[in-house]
Amino acid sequence: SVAHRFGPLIDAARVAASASANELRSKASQTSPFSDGSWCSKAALATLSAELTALSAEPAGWWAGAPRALTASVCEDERCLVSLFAIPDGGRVPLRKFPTGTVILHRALTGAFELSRWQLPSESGPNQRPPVRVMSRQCGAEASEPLATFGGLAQDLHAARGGACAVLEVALLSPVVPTTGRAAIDWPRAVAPVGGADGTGDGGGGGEGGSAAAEGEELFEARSAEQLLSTVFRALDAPDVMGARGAGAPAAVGARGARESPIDALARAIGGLAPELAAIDRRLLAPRQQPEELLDALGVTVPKGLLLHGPPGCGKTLLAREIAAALGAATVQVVSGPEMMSRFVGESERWVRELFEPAERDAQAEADSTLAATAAGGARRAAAASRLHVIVLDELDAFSRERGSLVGDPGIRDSIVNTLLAKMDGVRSVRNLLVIGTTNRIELIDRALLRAGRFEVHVAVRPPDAAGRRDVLRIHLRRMGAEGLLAADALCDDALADLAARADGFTGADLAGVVRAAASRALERAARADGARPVVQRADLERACAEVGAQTLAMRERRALAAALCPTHAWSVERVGEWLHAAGVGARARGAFVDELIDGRALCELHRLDGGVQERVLAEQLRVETLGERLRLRHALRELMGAPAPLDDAQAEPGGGGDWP
Ligand SMILES: Nc1ncnc2c1ncn2[C@@H]1O[C@H](COP(=O)(O)OP(=O)(O)OP(=O)(O)O)[C@@H](O)[C@H]1O
Repeated sequence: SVAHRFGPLIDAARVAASASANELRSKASQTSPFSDGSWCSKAALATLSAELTALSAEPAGWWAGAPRALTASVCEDERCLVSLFAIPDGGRVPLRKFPTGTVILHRALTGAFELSRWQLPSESGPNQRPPVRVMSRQCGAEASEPLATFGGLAQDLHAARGGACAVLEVALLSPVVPTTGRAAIDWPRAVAPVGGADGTGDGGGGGEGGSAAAEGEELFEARSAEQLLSTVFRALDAPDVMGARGAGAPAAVGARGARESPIDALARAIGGLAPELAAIDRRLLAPRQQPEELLDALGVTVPKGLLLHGPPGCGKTLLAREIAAALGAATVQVVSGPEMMSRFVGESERWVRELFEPAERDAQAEADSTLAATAAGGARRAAAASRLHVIVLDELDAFSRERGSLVGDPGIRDSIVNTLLAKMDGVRSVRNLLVIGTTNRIELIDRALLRAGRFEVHVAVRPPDAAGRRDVLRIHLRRMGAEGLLAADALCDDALADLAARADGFTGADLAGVVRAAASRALERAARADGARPVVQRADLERACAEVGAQTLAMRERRALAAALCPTHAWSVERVGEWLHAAGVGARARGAFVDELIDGRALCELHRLDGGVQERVLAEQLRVETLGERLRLRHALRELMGAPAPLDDAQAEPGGGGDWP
């Protein structure tokens, strides 16, 4: 019987189904497992193709006896369903229509098939009008690129005539929330998903919708399968999609399952900050996964500002970026404070305004579509839900100091802070914006920015303890371990615990430095051994730890000395370097000055001088010549010394110095 003949194929398909949902998900984040375009594991696919080859050697006649296409489910996940379809020669899979937002991927394992897309089909079968689009694929080189379509329009599959059956692998990716969540997918700009831009899920409506759909698909098809799949999976994993899903998505797209939560994603990238991550999860991540209605019912909104503060090198910037990634942000803009301050007057404020534009645009689109939906009388939620936009303001203290705190400041900072305040209060949709500020000096930040409603959540990011240091090391060694470039004795728990104990007082950045230094030793050895693989040994890590330790200790001691000599100016030496960089001072001069600074000499000397002379001495030391450089230096100096240099040029040179350009 047909079923009997089809049995081995189904069995092979079941083997393929052993690819767990987890495995599928991890596949989506890599590129190689999809390079052959298949969802089945390599071994299962080999069995499957052996079965198919045997079947296709059979006379094709028996297929004709099949009442309809035969199907076997290969893999079923909450968010995807992968099936095999065996279509008899010239046969067809009945017309099917999937909800708008579903992504359907087809790949020919044998034979050739044709896919027709129909508009407004009658319930019983294709309408009399010609299909909107006909696409075909056949097994072979071209088949490595699956044919992708969106749900919305009805579609049917035919096996091409010619005596061979077509066996297809069809992956159905669940609709990513039919209404609100669609916007969360990072579709390529020009692509209008099939079903029209209004996201109503009505299959595209009139003829116009059809042509837009066809055009969209053309572009969609041009993308690689890997790109497509990882995009879809990223979108599916985005917590705001999960949140929207909770708010009325189809049950087929369950919120539970083995997907990695944002907090797990953070813990995988950042070590030693478990309590801090838990706080961030409770305040910022978890609420974003809740349905909006629930938050409305509680009368709460998700905070839109997070301030990460603590000493340098403890992972604030890293954490900010990882939070944005874990939340599946549509845009992430990272801006450094000194960079912003180095702009011309007026430009910084414009820059701040521009940072908020994407979020504002989306919030406006959401408001418009909600209005349209309400006007249409439907209870339907907004079609164009705002995607999340993240702004990271690194070294926030550079421009958001207490307003009026700097005597003689020309008001640039004040107006940046004002613009920032206005913008943080102004964006309508609180769900679509997260501003993360990082600073080493929380005490300098304008209090208005720190209050609830703005940078509402404050998290101190401290150097890791011994267990944390072990976690950070494990994170930085993970890649080389996976590549087989780390000796087994170096990755065991004992070795890591020992290393973590040796690295007392190290920050995350120091520990990353230890791994880099150890790798450099392995590379050096490999180069000497002419082409050997650079395997990092436990001894490399230990020596690197001592090397970095000596450096950081020396640095810390010198910094402590500088701080002791000038207790009122115990700012970070690294920061001085960055300020001078922002002031346009060249690397060599900067390096020399920072060296002196660490010894405390430069700072003490400068500190003794009054404002204008300070500026002149510094300018001479740093070979600042042009007026522009000098003005930037003046700004940097005000930052360095805490007290401003006088503004006016005549005052600036008490010695009557008219020798400035
Ligand atoms: N907790 C951590 N876990 C893993 N890696 C870390 C951690 N902390 C720091 N690192 C490593 O150190 C690098 C530098 O850290 P990062 O720039 O985030 O520190 P920071 O606190 O923002 O410093 P700064 O205040 O000087 O800007 C990171 O890119 C990462 O490689």
